[in-house]
Amino acid sequence: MNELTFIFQRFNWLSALDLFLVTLVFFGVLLLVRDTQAMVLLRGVLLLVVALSLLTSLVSLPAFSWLIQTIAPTLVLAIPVIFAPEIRRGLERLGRAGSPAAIFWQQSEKDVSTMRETIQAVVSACARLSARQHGALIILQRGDSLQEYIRTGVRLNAKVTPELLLQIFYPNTPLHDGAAIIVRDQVAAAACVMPLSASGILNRSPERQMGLRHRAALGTSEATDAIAVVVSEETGSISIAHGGRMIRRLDSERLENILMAFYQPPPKTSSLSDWFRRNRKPPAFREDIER
Ligand SMILES: Nc1ncnc2c1ncn2[C@@H]1O[C@H](COP(=O)(O)OP(=O)(O)OP(=O)(O)O)[C@@H](O)[C@H]1O
Repeated sequence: MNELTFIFQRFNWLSALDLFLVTLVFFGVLLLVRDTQAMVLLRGVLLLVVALSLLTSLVSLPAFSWLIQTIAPTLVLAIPVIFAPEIRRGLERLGRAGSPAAIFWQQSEKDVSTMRETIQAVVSACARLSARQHGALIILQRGDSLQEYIRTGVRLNAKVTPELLLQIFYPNTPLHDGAAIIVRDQVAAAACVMPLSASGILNRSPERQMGLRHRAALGTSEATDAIAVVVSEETGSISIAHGGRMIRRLDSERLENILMAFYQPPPKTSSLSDWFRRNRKPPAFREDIER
């Protein structure tokens, strides 16, 4: 009790700032690893640390305590190595967050109606690609700039139409391999190489039939805030990936509903709670996610 009173007596605005910064760091780390495999690892590490601390403080085990104290600094060094992919992705996202595309993204009603037209073209193309069993990977840029991936493909800068997408993904044509990247109402580039997912989600899928196209869709959704739409060449089924999650076997109506949900007009006010609401997955996305 005395210690508590002592602490509160010394508490000033600098202590509050100190606590706020520490909380901010923890909040940032948790936000980065949220919904990733690192979260499971982090939970395991925390459990281990708590168990070991209890064991060494409750029971007198000098040799074991010495061993833990010697190993602990090494473990701290191991963290950046273990979490390297998450840290890299987090820093990439942080870097992209400052880009003009992220700041001015989908600000007006006009943009929303442009996106609606684009979405209808994508949905119509996917329905036809699916019926023909032509494989396709379509990436829709949102806030994060996809320039680094656009550079890996063939520049098109052509208005999105179902016919153009059907032509791009026509088998054995020069542009069919890789992804088509859509920026607003334009196909910015085709035959783009996207990042592959490193997570084990696809290996754990019931069919285990998904290969590189789906892995690239998931990888893109992990590394950026873009939406990836995949049409399977083998089955013709349509899937969508966002935020490291994938929903599969979509029909045209559901695909359109989900895509539209991502392009609702932004709220007029901008508070912290609005930010959380905007970054939450839309309801349709929560029901049948593959994890
Ligand atoms: N890194 C990548 N970025 C973009 N597209 C890629 C990438 N890697 C592979 N692809 C595309 O995926 C195709 C191979 O797909 P694969 O058959 O391995 O995937 P899949 O997920 O099983 O899809 P499908 O069900 O259509 O067969 C390649 O021909 C290429 O077009």
